[in-house]
Amino acid sequence: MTPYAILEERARAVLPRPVFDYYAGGAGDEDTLAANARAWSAVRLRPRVLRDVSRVDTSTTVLGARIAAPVLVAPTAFHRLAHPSGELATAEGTAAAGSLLVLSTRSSTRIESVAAAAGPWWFQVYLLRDRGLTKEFVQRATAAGARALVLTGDTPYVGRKRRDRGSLAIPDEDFRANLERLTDVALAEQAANVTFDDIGWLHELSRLPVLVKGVLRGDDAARCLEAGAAGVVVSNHGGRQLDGAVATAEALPEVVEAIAGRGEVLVDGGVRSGRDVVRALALGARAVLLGRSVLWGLATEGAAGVQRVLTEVQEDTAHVMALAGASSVDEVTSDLVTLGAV
Ligand SMILES: Cc1cc2nc3c(=O)[nH]c(=O)nc-3n(C[C@H](O)[C@H](O)[C@H](O)COP(=O)(O)O)c2cc1C
Ligand SMILES: CC(C)CC(=O)C(=O)O
Repeated sequence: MTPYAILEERARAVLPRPVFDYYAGGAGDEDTLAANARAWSAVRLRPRVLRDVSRVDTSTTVLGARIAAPVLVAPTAFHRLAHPSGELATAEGTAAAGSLLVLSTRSSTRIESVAAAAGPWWFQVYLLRDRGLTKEFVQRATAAGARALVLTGDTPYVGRKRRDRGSLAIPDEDFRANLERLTDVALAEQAANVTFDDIGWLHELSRLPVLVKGVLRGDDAARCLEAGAAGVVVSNHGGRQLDGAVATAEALPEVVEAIAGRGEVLVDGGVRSGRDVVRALALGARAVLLGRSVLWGLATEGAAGVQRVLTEVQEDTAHVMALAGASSVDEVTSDLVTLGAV
C-alpha cells in the first residue's frame, strides 16, 4: 500500500461512514477523481546524475509568502466533521509545518479564530447568492489577515456525488459558524452568475491579490490575468465537480504556457507524494495544494496529523529532488520530466 492509501485507511477507520464518503468521493462515475492520480504517475522523471545534492532546499515563496516547501493546504469544507478542533487544528498543524492554509468559505470555525491560530493564510471565496454576505466574508477575512483571496470558479452548482447519497447532515452550528445572523440559508449558497468581472470586484474590495481556482484551460487562464488575477490554481476540485473533466497534470502545461510567467500557477488534484510535487513543479507549477491528504491527517491525529502529513510530503519532496539531481526548487525545471507510457 502507498503511504497515501495507508493514511486513507486510517481515516476510514475513525470517521463516520457518511463523512468519509463525503470527503473521499468524487462526482459522477469518479472518472476524473481516478484520472488525477493516474495522470501524475504517467509523468516520468528524467533524473540528472553527478550533481551535488548533499544539501537540498525545498523552500520557496507563493505570492511573496515564504513556505518550507511548495506544498499548501487546499481549501476544504467543514473540518469539524473530521475533528472537534476543526480548522483550528488544521491551522496549527499547517503553521507548525511551515506551510500555508487556504481557508474555505465553508469553514466550520469562525474566520477570526482560525486566523489567530494560523501562520500565513489565504481565504477561498465562494461568491454567494447574497453579494452583501460575500462582501462581509471578504472584509472579515481581509481584516483578520488573509494575504490573498482564492476565487473558486468551478462551482456554480455543487457537483453530484453518488457515494454521498444525502446521508450526511452538516450540523447547523458547523454550517453557521460564520453565518450566525443569516435567516435564509439559500442566500448562502454558491452563486451561479459569477464571471471574470468578479475578479476585479474582489480585488477592489480587499486590495489583496486574487487567484482563480478551478482553471483547466489556457484561454481561461489568460482571461483571468486580463481581469486582474495574480494567477490561477489548476484544479478540477479533486474530481468533485464536472466528472470527465481533464486531469490536472494534463491541463497544467497548457495553462503554464498561457500564463507565460505573468502570474503564479498552482495545481491540485491527486497529488499524493514528493514525486508528484516534483512532477508538478517540472511542468511549471509554483506549488501544489493537498486536499484529502490533509483531511485524513486531521481526522486521525488532529493538528499533529496535519503537521505529519505535510512534513512527510515535504521530506519526500526533498528526497525525490535529491535523487533527481535538483538541490533547490529553481533546479526543478521542465527537462526533469517526460510524458512516459501510461
Ligand atoms: C471534502 C472536500 C471539501 C472541499 N471543499 C472545498 C471548498 O470548500 N472550496 C474549494 O474551493 N474547494 C474545495 N475542495 C476542493 C479542494 O480544494 C481541492 O481542489 C481538492 O481536494 C484537491 O484534490 P485532492 O483531494 O486529490 O488533493 C474540497 C475537496 C474535498 C475533498
Ligand atoms: C460546501 C461544498 C460546496 C464544499 C465543496 O466544495 C466540496 O464539498 O467539494
